[in-house]
Amino acid sequence: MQTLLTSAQMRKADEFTIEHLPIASIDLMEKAARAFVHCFLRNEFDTNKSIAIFCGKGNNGGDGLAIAHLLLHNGYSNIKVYLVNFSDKQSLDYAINLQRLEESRCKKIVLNTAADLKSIKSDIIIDAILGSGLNKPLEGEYAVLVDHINQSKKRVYAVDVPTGFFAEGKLPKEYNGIKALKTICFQRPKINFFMPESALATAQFEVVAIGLDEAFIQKQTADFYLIEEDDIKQILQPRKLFSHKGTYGHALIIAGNTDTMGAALLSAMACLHTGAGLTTACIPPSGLVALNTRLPEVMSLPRDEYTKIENPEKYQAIAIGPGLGVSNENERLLEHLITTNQPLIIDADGLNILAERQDLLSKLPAHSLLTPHMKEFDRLFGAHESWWERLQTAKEQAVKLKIVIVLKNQYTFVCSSEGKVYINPTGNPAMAQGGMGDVLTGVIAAFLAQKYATIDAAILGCYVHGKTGDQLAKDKYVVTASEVAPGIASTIHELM
Ligand SMILES: NC(=O)C1=CN([C@@H]2O[C@H](COP(=O)(O)OP(=O)(O)OC[C@H]3O[C@@H](n4cnc5c(N)ncnc54)[C@H](OP(=O)(O)O)[C@@H]3O)[C@@H](O)[C@H]2O)[C@@H](O)CC1
Ligand SMILES: Nc1ncnc2c1ncn2[C@@H]1O[C@H](COP(=O)(O)OP(=O)(O)O)[C@@H](O)[C@H]1O
Repeated sequence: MQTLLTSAQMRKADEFTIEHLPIASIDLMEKAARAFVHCFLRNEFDTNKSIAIFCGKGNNGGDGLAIAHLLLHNGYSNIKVYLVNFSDKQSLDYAINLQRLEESRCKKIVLNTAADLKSIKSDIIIDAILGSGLNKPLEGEYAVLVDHINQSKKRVYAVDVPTGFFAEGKLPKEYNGIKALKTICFQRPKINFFMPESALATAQFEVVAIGLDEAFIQKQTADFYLIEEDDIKQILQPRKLFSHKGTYGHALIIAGNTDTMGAALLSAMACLHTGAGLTTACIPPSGLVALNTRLPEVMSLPRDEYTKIENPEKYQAIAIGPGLGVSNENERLLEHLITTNQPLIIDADGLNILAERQDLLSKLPAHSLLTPHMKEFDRLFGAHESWWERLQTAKEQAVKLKIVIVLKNQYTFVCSSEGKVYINPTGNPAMAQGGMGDVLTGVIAAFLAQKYATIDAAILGCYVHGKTGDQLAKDKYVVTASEVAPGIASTIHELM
């Protein structure tokens, strides 16, 4: 797992590195600039293009000056450096790099006000105005300048973080910062890059190492962790010699309704392909033919208004919700299951029922797992203005209710009952199609049936689900849930 630090913690890592490694602050800035340029040159390789670099007077601007120098050495000759002179203060390393640049062939233009900037003719813009030192929303000259840059519609590369974008914390409703094509950020992604609101600030981001002390960073107490493939490889267990179906648990998927039987099929299919020893689908009798035809390996438990799950303890995982429908009978069924104290995976209509029956929330068996998307989450826990606030609620509720909350999105947030948030990096917009969440529920149920801890089942489930979608999307515009479900087995196999 990569520990994700706040800007204040990153500053400490910066100081620690300078103090404990034989590297001076200005050399660290040089390394950062080199890392930026290395990445930039992989994206832009036509040295005939002209570049405008906007530099503030802090360390972000200092990076910009060093980048100008390095780009000159890499064959770019048409570089204009705009010195954004809206503040009296300047950082020491900025001053040193300005001195170094004095002797170079770069054209330097001082902007004392935003109006000093006429039209921007350069092909590419590098934004090094304000970085992680941002401490208030942009206003005045900064806001006007940034608006001018955005209006130019040029390709903008941001250094570390787009000017005006807060690296962490609640984002303002209206974003008035730089709209970058790409942000090349240092050592760790900013936590807010994982929030959907960041799409306004940067279309992509790439993280480059700049030589900060990794051991120090990893040791910091943090709330956010980025899941890496190595973590998955460590958690996954191979299937054992002499094992049999009983070794891998029995999963019960309570799902489907007359119009939404597909949800039950998708969930059960994903459960099969993720390796549960036995899978039973609890579906209305109208779905039995479809189930037997499509998924002959799956057993059925016909569901009617009197259904109670006898001996729930015989299942190692019980998932309820995909395509279930909201009705009094289903509400009774969910309530009954909750009172059996067996950990549950609750998705879709299971969550919608909970939203109507808030009294059940506090009764959820420990180690249960909720898998809401944004709307289901807000129905459960109230409307949220921003993803940062939504995530804070998810963290708090997971701790309070002693459960795991899987808050789904492009980057899914897995919130543990210990107050940690694990961010899943896999998945892509080709997966944005109905039924994808049903598959995830089946995948997580199968991992739980195989006796992985709840948090591990959630982390594994999100990762392999997204990774399967990523593999399929390599040569497809869209991938369907029916394709992802059977693809899970190959993904797990490749990871082992
Ligand atoms: N370890 C690392 O990660 C490394 C980081 N490095 C680089 O350093 C960058 C951080 O640099 P930094 O700390 O000097 O802050 P930076 O963003 O340049 O801001 C400067 C000043 O702007 C001001 N200000 C803030 N908000 C404002 C607003 N809305 N409107 C107007 N003014 C505003 C505020 O001044 P104040 O308001 O406090 O007077 C602030 O102090 C980082 O992004 C990366 O590029 C690398 O070089 C090496 C390793
Ligand atoms: N743009 C995307 N990038 C990554 N994953 C996505 C994207 N869109 C959807 N997904 C994944 O697909 C699933 C969708 O879940 P959900 O909205 O509950 O679907 P449904 O209810 O239709 O089954 C989630 O796991 C989500 O992370």
